[in-house]
Parts: sequence; structure tokens; C-alpha cells
Amino acid sequence: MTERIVVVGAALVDSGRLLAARRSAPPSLAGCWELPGGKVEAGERTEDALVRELREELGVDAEVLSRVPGEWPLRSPYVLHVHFARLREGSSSPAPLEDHDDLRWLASGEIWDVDWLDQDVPAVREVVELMGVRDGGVRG
Ligand SMILES: Nc1nc2c([nH]c(=O)n2[C@H]2C[C@H](O)[C@@H](COP(=O)(O)OP(=O)(O)OP(=O)(O)O)O2)c(=O)[nH]1
Repeated sequence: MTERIVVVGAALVDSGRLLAARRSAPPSLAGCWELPGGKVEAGERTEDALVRELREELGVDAEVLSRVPGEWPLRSPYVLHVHFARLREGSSSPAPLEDHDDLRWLASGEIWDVDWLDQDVPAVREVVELMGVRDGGVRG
């Protein structure tokens, strides 16, 4: 059976805005925007992987909230899972420390202003839908 590796992405929300991160590498993905996160390591809980990745990549202390239902195929063998997350009180603001060269907090009318990775578009669409539905519920 083909190995399947989960990449976990954060729908990091704050005051109704969603954080988008612009990849700086590899060249095939550089310049496009994604949900920050990374690969879940063997034996690691997805939520723990997300907290770890957000600390490494953005220097933040994040709290993982609910999972966005669904799973989106990436380049084999990767599949994307997404969880809502928010910054814990006292966390630093996100900074593009690793893998990214720009960050943007997108308000609801700005979500499609950035050039998302093609494979992220269906996941982002789902996130936006849920942010609307849960308005007030997932706001950080
Ligand atoms: N983090 C993240 N990766 C994504 C998204 N969409 C997408 O195709 N990918 C791809 C890019 C990479 O091939 C893979 C995850 O790689 P990564 O570089 O973020 O993960 P990582 O930090 O664990 O990687 P590594 O450098 O430790 O190998 O999934 C997304 O929204 N978020």
C-alpha cells in the first residue's frame, strides 16, 4: 500500500481574519500562499504537530481548535488536513521565520486577493465557509 503522510495546515484566525503565508521554497511552490503547517511525524498527534510547526515557522504559541472536516490531496503521498487555531494570550505575533517570506492577515473580503497554491483552494474555501457560519465562534 502506498504510504500516506498527513500535512497539517492551520486556519489561524484572529478577529475574523485568516493568516496566509507565502512560501519561499521549494522553487515549484515559492511565491504562492498556503496555510502554515507541515508534515505530521510518525507517532505524533496531528494537533501537536501543528503547534510545533507554528512555533518553528512563525514563532507563535498557538492553540488548536476544531478540525475542518475533509481531507485534500497534495502531491503524493501527502494529504492536507486543516484545523482552526488561534494565538494564545501572550504569544508573539507571527513572523516568517522558516519556509515563508511574507504573511498576511486576510479579512473576509480579502481572502482571494492572494495567489493560493492550487491544491489549497478547496480547503481555503471550506475554511471561509466555516468562518462565516461560526462567526464569533472561532474568532481569536
Ligand atoms: N504546510 C503546508 N504545506 C503544504 C500546503 N499545501 C501544500 O501543497 N503543501 C505541501 C508543501 C510541501 O510539499 C508539503 C509540506 O511541507 P512543509 O515544508 O510545509 O513541511 P515540513 O515543515 O514538515 O517540511 P520539512 O522541511 O521538515 O520536510 O505539503 C499547505 O497549505 N501548508
